[in-house]
Amino acid sequence: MAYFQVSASISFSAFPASNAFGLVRSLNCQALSSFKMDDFHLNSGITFKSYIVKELIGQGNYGKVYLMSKQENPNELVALKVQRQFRNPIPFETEVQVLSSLPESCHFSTMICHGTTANIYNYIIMTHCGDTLFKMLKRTDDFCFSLENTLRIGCQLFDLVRLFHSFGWLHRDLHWGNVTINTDAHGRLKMGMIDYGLCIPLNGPPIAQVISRWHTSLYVTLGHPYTEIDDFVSVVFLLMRCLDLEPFGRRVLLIEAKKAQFHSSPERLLCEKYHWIWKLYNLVESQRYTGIDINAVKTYIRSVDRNFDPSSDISYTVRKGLVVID
Ligand SMILES: Nc1ncnc2c1ncn2[C@@H]1O[C@H](COP(=O)(O)OP(=O)(O)OP(=O)(O)O)[C@@H](O)[C@H]1O
Repeated sequence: MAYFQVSASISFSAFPASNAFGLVRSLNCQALSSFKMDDFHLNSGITFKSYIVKELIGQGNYGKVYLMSKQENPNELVALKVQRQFRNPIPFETEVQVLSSLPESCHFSTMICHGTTANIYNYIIMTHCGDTLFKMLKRTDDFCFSLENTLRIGCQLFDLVRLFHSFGWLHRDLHWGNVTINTDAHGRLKMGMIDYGLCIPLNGPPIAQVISRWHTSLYVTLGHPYTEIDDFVSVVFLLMRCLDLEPFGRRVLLIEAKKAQFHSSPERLLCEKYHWIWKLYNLVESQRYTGIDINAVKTYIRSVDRNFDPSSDISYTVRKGLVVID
């Protein structure tokens, strides 16, 4: 237990070269490298920084994420992200900076506190932003949402990404584990986004870094500098996931070729009833050099099914205490 006592918390600002991480880097690297994330474990029920640990909700090379609740209010949830100091510190520093810059809302995680624990782990405690899109899809019977809800999610996501950009950041990693569904003060489902470690400033120097995953645009996959349009293209690809469509397949080597094929035509990749997604993609891509026109995008989304208003609330049922989107 004493092992997980929080050491004196440190403060630092992201990006400058000489920060707290710089000091840590100069420590005995040999000793630090022998610690692995597997060594870090918090049992549910224990107290960490006056929060009660509930469960592990995310784990990977990056570190671990735990769900915790406030001691005095078990319904108030927070997320604890822990990472070894010895790994590349930039995503952690970036996440601290972005979390600290965002206003409190159901759409974004915001900073509660950050520091070091057990001398070699950096941690951030941030507001919890709901369940991920992936988790929500897994709760459905057929791993997809209705067309209506997909269009509602689309409308919300275009607004959300534009809002995020207005705070001066490009996200660069909008996949279904980083887009969340949260509940607002009136009990309505609202889209959110988390994981700001790959963010870059919206108006910073162009950064061309090849990122080739299913949610990245063809342009980024080909190594072009990341722009606001690339976050919006990820939104279009996320809408495909909401309908259980995977037109680019899973084979990493083929994804680029399939995206190039999709870029020019939806034929053989999407059946006709889903051609609206390709048209939406085309509309977004046509704005690559002019800047996004959200109204035009939302007008198009509205035209896909004129029988309902996609700005209406996402519909859901509650099963065994869990929200399940229709
Ligand atoms: N603020 C939060 N609110 C709700 N869930 C969260 C939050 N932060 C993290 N999570 C959960 O933990 C998981 C991993 O967190 P996060 O995406 O930040 O880590 P990551 O390394 O940066 O992951 P990846 O590389 O897979 O994008 C998320 O998919 C989500 O389930």
